[in-house]
This record gives sequence, C-alpha cells and structure tokens, in this order.
Amino acid sequence: MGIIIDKLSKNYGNQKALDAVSFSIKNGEVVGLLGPNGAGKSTLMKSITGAILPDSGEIKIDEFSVLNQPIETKKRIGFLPENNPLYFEMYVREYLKFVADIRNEKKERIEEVIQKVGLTPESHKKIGQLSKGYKQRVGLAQAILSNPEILILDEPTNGLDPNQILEIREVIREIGKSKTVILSTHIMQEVEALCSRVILLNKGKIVSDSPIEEFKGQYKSLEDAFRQLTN
Ligand SMILES: Nc1ncnc2c1ncn2[C@@H]1O[C@H](COP(=O)(O)OP(=O)(O)OP(=O)(O)O)[C@@H](O)[C@H]1O
Repeated sequence: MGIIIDKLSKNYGNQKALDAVSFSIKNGEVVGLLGPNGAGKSTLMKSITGAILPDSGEIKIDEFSVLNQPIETKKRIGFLPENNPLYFEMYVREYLKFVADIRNEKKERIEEVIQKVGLTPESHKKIGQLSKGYKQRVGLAQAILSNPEILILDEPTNGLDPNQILEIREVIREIGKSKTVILSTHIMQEVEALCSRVILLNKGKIVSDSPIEEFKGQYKSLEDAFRQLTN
C-alpha cells in the first residue's frame, strides 16, 4: 500500500526532466521533495497525479496503476499545483461548490474544509480579493475536499510573508497528521518543520533519499546537504 514509483522517466523534447526515478512511500509518511530549479520536482508531482504522462516507468497508488486505472488513483489524491490556479471572479463558496459538484461531494463538505483550512473570516469574499495566503488556503481547501489519502503540494508556501508561511505550515501539519503528504519546497526550515523524510532530486535523478534525522546527521545543515549534493 502507499505509492510505488518504478523507473519513471520523462523528457520534454531534448530536455530530460526525470531519469529512471524509483522510490516508494508508505501510508502516513510526510515527504519533502527538494531540488534546485528545474530538477524535476513538479514533473514528478504532476506524473503522480496523472496530470502528465511519463515516457516510461510505472506509478502505483495502493494497488492501482496511475496509467491504467486513473479514476481509482485520482480519487485518492488531492493536489495543490505550483502557482495555485484559481478562478479569481468566483466567490470562495461558489468555487468550492463548483469543485464539489465536479467530484460528486456533498455540499456539507464545503463548510468543513473552509473551517479546516482557516478560511472562515474571508470566506464571503471573491477569490481575487483575497491575500496570497488566503488564496493558498482556498487551494488547500479544494485539495482536501474529497478527503483524499494522499496530498501533493507543490511549493505550498511560495511567495507568502513569514506570518502566512507559519500559518499555512500549521494547516499542513494538522492535515498531514492523517494523510500521506509529498511536498516540494525551497525552504529548508519547512522540511525540518513538517517532513519525516527527504528526497533530493538533481537533474532528474534522486541523489539522496533518507529519513530527515539521518539526512541531517550526515551534513552540517540541510542547506549544506543541498549545496553538496546538487552542485
Ligand atoms: N512543459 C514543458 N516543456 C518543456 N520543458 C519543460 C516543461 N515542463 C518542465 N520542463 C523542463 O523540465 C525540467 C524540469 O522541470 P520541473 O518544472 O519539473 O522542475 P522543478 O524541480 O519543479 O523546478 P522549480 O523548482 O523551478 O519549480 C526543466 O528543465 C524544465 O525547464
């Protein structure tokens, strides 16, 4: 059970984005996916969600294949993409109802997720009127709407101010208690605060995969590890 990734490769033309990446994740793990710009993190995350197709290799979610049983695998995943695409003209509840309708979720779930991500004080507004931190909460709300087992969060705190970073982190920590989470970030403190395991990608390959304590034990700091392994 969990996620199994086997020899996953993806090229964009001549650009190798993923090069025979293999690893597995057990249910309940919170995995930090690190790597320099262009390392392949988003490509890996989008491949797990089924949003893009790999050139070769296989991904299984529980016993289901992302390629051959996409409905089963998509049901199990909540995804917050990089840059959090949202409909700015929609009101918060209108948007979440739209998502709930697409996914056949009960209306009651909307109020539950609004509360869970701390959106209540701003939930009467149009999405375009929200601050970046609150927009991010809307993105998280849609990701957890169907109560998925797995959450994939692509740079969830990117561009937020320090207060909002801490608040969103707290929301992720709370949600992550009962889910399998893969999150990408460039903020090392975020990995320390949230993750039990670190996978470091460089040029489409895994250059390190270990429990956070082990990873930290081998280097002076996470920044030091990042520099040494990706330079
Ligand atoms: N649609 C695309 N067409 C062409 N090349 C792409 C496309 N998407 C990604 N790439 C390339 O594939 C490589 C991996 O990109 P990817 O976005 O997965 O990296 P990343 O680790 O998420 O980077 P970042 O930290 O900057 O978000 C990069 O060289 C990127 O330019």
